[in-house]
Amino acid sequence: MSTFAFDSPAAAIDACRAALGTVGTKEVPLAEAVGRLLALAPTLDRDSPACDLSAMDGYAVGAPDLPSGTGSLSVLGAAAAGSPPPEHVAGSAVRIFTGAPVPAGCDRVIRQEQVRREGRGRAGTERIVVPAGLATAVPAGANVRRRGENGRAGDPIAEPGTLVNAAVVAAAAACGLSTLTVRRRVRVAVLVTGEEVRAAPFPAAVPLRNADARLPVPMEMGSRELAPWEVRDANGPAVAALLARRPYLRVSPPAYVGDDPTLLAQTLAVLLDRHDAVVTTGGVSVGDYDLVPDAVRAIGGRPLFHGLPIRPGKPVFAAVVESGTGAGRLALGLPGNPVAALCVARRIGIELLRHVAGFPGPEPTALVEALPPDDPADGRADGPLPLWRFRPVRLDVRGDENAETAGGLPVATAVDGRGASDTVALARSDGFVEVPPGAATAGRLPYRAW
Ligand SMILES: Nc1nc2c(c(=O)[nH]1)N[C@H]1C(S)=C(S)[C@@H](COP(=O)(O)OP(=O)(O)OC[C@H]3O[C@@H](n4cnc5c(N)ncnc54)[C@H](O)[C@@H]3O)O[C@H]1N2
Ligand code: MOO
Repeated sequence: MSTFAFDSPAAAIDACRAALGTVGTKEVPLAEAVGRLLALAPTLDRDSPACDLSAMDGYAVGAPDLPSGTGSLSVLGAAAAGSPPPEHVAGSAVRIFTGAPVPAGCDRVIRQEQVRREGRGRAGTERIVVPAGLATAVPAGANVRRRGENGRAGDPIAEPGTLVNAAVVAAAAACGLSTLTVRRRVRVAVLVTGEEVRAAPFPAAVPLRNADARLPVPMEMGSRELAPWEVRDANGPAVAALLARRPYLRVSPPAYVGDDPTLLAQTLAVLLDRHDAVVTTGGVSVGDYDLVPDAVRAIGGRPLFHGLPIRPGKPVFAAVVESGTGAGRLALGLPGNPVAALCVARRIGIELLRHVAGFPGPEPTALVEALPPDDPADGRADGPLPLWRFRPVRLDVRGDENAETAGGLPVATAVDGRGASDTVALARSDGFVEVPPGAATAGRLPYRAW
């Protein structure tokens, strides 16, 4: 792995996009559509608003009702939100409230603060005194939400490809829609490899193992005492947690397999049969038990890359496995070291799965001002490298005055740790910055949260 198929994570991601399929569409309830991509444009079922409505509490009048100088008007009738408009008597004003329909013959609403009110509460005797110049101050259309001013019946409220958020839900609900047609979620399996890895108590993992008789029973799980040379699974829960934050992914509970090549290939085949992507952890380096790339090849996978100039995560492996429908499914092999697994899942896994979900581009990143560690235990780790480096950082968003630099960027302080297997240091980080080859690990850098 001294030479790499791609010279940056971004180039590798771009090349993989072309090889991978994207998911189809599904009609789902509004709440389930949030965070996913709209596939069909929802349209207005009627004009918005559906009739002229008052935007203020006050008095509805027509131009001929207004006196030319100071004068008074009797108030006859009231328009309330949710009721049909009352009749307007020429030469008078109609009491009106925000959201109420504007009566025929009225074309503007005087805010109640603009007039003096007399005889309130005595039916038929209420009057308003209007100051001179009010006709100019309250022109035709003032404080009226015109029928159809937001859009006409049949107009789209959002284009296909829009990310559904609370704002789109507001518009859809206002159109009487209880469902939206969105891209269906990408089904992702997480497969943890390694004979030494024991599943931490993760109750959801057990039903998966039992649910499908075709899945080999890979290894003992449970909470028996660990031998010192055994490790608890950090990667399965961590990768699942990272992916599960994306509403466009449906992540199955982690599955487990040891270091048997046949069992590994069988498990991969079963998982890829039922998922759009499988993300494995461990077994991608050059050791005798690093079996993932060969197992993926054995089930017909076509490698996209094996190894990238990144640290941590250099041994990462990606392949496309053609499905019966011709859509290329993703097999992404994350390295076993937990910091590497999480960094690569975040930097490369999310982007590839986003593509499969139908997103046209990468997840937006924020720039931060990165600082060296507060108390570097191992300064050597931070010298320039001929690789892209993912440097875990703690983000200073805790509200103290120094949290922003003169440049206005949030400050991120590098977390010192012992490298790719140090989950203790990892727990002190909020995300990582991406440092280009040869660059210093401090300064203005793109940041990605876990
Ligand atoms: N001769 C070479 N050796 C290694 C190289 C190399 O280029 N040449 N690369 C190193 C790098 S960088 C990494 S990263 C690791 C990745 O190797 P694998 O993906 O094959 O991972 P494993 O060997 O299976 O495990 C590595 C390490 O991580 C622990 N591990 C594995 N899975 C888990 C888990 N689910 N939870 C917690 N910890 C886990 C495992 O016990 C090992 O200690 O390879 C280097 N070697
Ligand atoms: O990618 Mo490895 O995690 O650099 O040790």
